[in-house]
Amino acid sequence: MKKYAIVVAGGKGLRMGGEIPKQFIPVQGRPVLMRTLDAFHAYDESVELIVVLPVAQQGYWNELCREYDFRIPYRLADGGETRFHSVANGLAEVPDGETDALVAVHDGVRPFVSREVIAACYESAFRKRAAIPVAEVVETLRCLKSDGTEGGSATVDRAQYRLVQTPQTFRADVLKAAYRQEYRPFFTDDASVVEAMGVPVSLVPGNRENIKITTPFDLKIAEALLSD
Ligand SMILES: Nc1ccn([C@@H]2O[C@H](COP(=O)(O)OP(=O)(O)OP(=O)(O)O)[C@@H](O)[C@H]2O)c(=O)n1
Ligand SMILES: C[C@](O)(CO)[C@H](O)COP(=O)(O)O
Repeated sequence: MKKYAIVVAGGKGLRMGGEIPKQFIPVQGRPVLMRTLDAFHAYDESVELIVVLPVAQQGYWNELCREYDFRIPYRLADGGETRFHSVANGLAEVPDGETDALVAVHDGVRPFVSREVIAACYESAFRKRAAIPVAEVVETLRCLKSDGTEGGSATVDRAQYRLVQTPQTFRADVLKAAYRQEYRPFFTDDASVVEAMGVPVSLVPGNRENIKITTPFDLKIAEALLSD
C-alpha cells in the first residue's frame, strides 16, 4: 500500500517572529524542516514526501538543500492563505484513484515526531480510515466562563481533553473528499475537515517531544531535546 506524507511549511510564523522563517531555523546545526523530513525518511524510505512552502521561500529552500547536501526526494507544492489551503495544494500532488493509499499530513515544524507514532498513525488510518496522535493534558485545566460563574473561570476535568499533534493520517480518498469542502474558519487541523464530512477520527498516543515549534521558547526546548 502506497504511503504519502504532506509536510506543510507554508505559514507565516508570526508567533515566532524573526528574520528567518521558523521552518528554516537551524536547530543544533540543521534546519527544522530538514529534521522533519529526516524523521519520515528514517521511518520508511518509500514514503512519498510532498513539501508545501510559500512560493517566495522556495528559492531559499533550494539554496539550503544545496548547502546541506539534502538528498531525500520530495515534490514541492505552493503554500496557501491558511493551513487548509496549503494542505489542499499538497493533496493535489497525490494522484486520484489510488483508493488504498494513505496520506499523512504533518507540520513541517514538528521535527521530533517518533518513528513509533508515525507507524501507529498509518496503521490506525489503514484500519479505521482516519487517525490522529494526541497527548494527555499534564496540568490542571481551567475554562473561562462568560456565564456569570463566580470568579469567571472553573476547573474542568482534564481527562476529558487531549492535545492534538500531527501526523494526521487518512485514507487518500477520504482526505481528498474532505478537502473538496468549502473552507471554514474552524478548520485548524485535518481532523476537523474530515469530521465535518461525518467521518469519525480515531486517536493514537502521540509522543511528548512532538512539539510544534511555534514561539522562541519552543526553539529553546528543541535545542535542549537535541543536546545530551
Ligand atoms: N497558510 C499556512 C499556515 C500554516 N501552515 C503550516 O501549518 C503548520 C502549523 O502552523 P503554525 O505552526 O501554527 O504556523 P504558522 O501559521 O506559520 O504560525 P503563526 O500562526 O504564528 O503565524 C506549520 O508547519 C505551518 O507552516 C501552512 O502550511 N500554511
Ligand atoms: C494541526 C495542528 O498542529 C494541531 O495541533 C494545529 O492545529 C495547527 O496549529 P495552530 O496553532 O492551530 O495554527
